[in-house]
Amino acid sequence: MGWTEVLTTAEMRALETAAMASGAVMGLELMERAGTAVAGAIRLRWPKAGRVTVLCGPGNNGGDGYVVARQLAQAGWRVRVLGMDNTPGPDAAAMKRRWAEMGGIEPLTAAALGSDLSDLVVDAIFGTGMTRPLDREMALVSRWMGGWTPARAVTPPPIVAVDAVSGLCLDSGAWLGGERGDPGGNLPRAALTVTFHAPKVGHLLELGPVLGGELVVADIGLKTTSFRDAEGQIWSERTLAVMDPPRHLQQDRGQPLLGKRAGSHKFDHGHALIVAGTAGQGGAARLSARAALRVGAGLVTLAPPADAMAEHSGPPDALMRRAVDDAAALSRLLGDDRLRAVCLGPGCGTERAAALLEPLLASRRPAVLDADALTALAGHPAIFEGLHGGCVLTPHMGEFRRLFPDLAARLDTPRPRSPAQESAQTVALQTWRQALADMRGPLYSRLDAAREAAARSGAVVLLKGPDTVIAAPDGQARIHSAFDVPWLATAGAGDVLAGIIAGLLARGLPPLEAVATGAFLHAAAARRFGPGLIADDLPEQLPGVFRDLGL
Ligand SMILES: NC(=O)C1=CN([C@@H]2O[C@H](COP(=O)(O)OP(=O)(O)OC[C@H]3O[C@@H](n4cnc5c(N)ncnc54)[C@H](O)[C@@H]3O)[C@@H](O)[C@H]2O)[C@@H](O)CC1
Ligand SMILES: Nc1ncnc2c1ncn2[C@@H]1O[C@H](COP(=O)(O)OP(=O)(O)O)[C@@H](O)[C@H]1O
Ligand SMILES: [K+]
Repeated sequence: MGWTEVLTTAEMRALETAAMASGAVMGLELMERAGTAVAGAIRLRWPKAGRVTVLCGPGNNGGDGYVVARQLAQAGWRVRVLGMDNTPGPDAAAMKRRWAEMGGIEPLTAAALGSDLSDLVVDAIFGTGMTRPLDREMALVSRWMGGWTPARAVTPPPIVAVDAVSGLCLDSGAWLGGERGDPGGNLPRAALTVTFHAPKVGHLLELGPVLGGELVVADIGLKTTSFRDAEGQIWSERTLAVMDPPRHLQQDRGQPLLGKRAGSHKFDHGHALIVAGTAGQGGAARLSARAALRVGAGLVTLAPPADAMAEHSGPPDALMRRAVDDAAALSRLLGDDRLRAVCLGPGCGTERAAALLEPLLASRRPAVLDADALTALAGHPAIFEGLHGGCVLTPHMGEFRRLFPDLAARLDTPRPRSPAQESAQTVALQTWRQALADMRGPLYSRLDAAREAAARSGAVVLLKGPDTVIAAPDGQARIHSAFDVPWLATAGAGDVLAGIIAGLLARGLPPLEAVATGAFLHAAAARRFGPGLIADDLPEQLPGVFRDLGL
């Protein structure tokens, strides 16, 4: 599978609209396929027909639910349906009628669920239309699914979410309502989420992976896979996610991208310079340097100040050392154009980083700016102005907040978009491009924040976390989910990531590619080592990761 396209809810709606406008498919048909896919996924995982309760909302997500109810009943399940009595759209109404010919529909309330004894609950209340916090009754239904009732704690049956657990914002992965990052307890956790055509941004960010359980992306026959403009070019603001080892790592036009060609010279694989700090700054820069070597840079030079050289003289012996005391020394060193990429920040010290940033940016060399270099950038707006497209900023949320306080503040704002913005959610086909650019909601996402940060700085931005988001100044973005490797949250893991990216830049990968590939390799190394991981282990896992990739 490799890189997979990830859509916002507005993009998904536009694709559906485009497919229907082209006459390729009718809405009712898409809904039938969506419901069939959910019922199929359920029957695959729970092959013995049991009792299922299907919760249907007021819109098309509810419409999918009625299809699931019909199909499971036909497969021998005992089906109970609870539905909201709002007027659904025509497709959902048709599906509701078809179900009503087979079985009853009780009102969807928490009280009705209190005594439910089914083996499985299907959450088809809200999907991509989820734009505001759940009202009181639906919040109670949601808490029941999360295992809470006013009377007592319950053990809810496994939950299968249609498109998403209702309450999750599919554009940000945040819970709608409550505090961002701390939405309160008793959130429902699905065993399985079945979404359609492509993962949505919210499946991969923040709470999305936590609440969604296993994610199945069902093909519902939408032919269009990406947006193309009038010239047939793929729209530049494209978001891709790593779902499996990216195939492009193994092959690029027949050449292994990360492999080494027979007969090549060490300089063919680039020379990376890793700036280190004064004595007592710890091994951060050495971790970066080791990672740059392991990822295959032909040569790696560690550059501490002269008086810290002794501290930095330990292994690996493959590492070269050059003293760099000040800006002038760095400028001289960068006069050698075989030095293809620089890593500045890990274990560097903020003052030293500030002093060295100017000659580094002036050299226009591809550069990873991490840790102390990010703090230095935040304190020196004039230096920030010198950032360019070869720069990679790798902030964690704290560093991001220092660099882009206004964007971080928007992430903290719990309020969803206004009703006026919500009504703009229906995208006229001919204006989709503008509409999609305007519609980022209902909540501001880490993807939005990284994109704005990249556009503002002119650099590639990697916003760290279990849901790492990467954005380039032209709007292209990548999401790399590492929720499965919490062992990566360990001191120095970020220094290794910076070194991996610097090594890949030295090897000649374009910045966005180097960063996305680096994030993948970093997590793959952690995955391969498993529990007990410390940062020093990460570079040592890279050879095994490469072997696994068939290099
Ligand atoms: N877009 C597509 O291509 C397809 C969509 N399908 C289904 O359609 C769903 C989207 O359907 P809809 O757009 O009708 O939206 P939903 O069914 O997710 O939501 C229904 C309506 O509820 C309202 N609403 C939002 N938040 C609310 C809240 N907190 N309390 C009360 N009402 C609220 C909104 O106005 C929304 O229109 C998808 O999630 C998916 O399940 C599928 O049938 C297959 C194809
Ligand atoms: N819970 C987590 N699960 C998976 N990866 C994580 C998690 N928390 C952090 N990471 C990753 O670990 C690395 C930590 O980097 P950073 O915060 O800079 O730490 P340090 O400065 O100690 O090196 C980043 O690559 C980040 O994406
Ligand atoms: K749902």
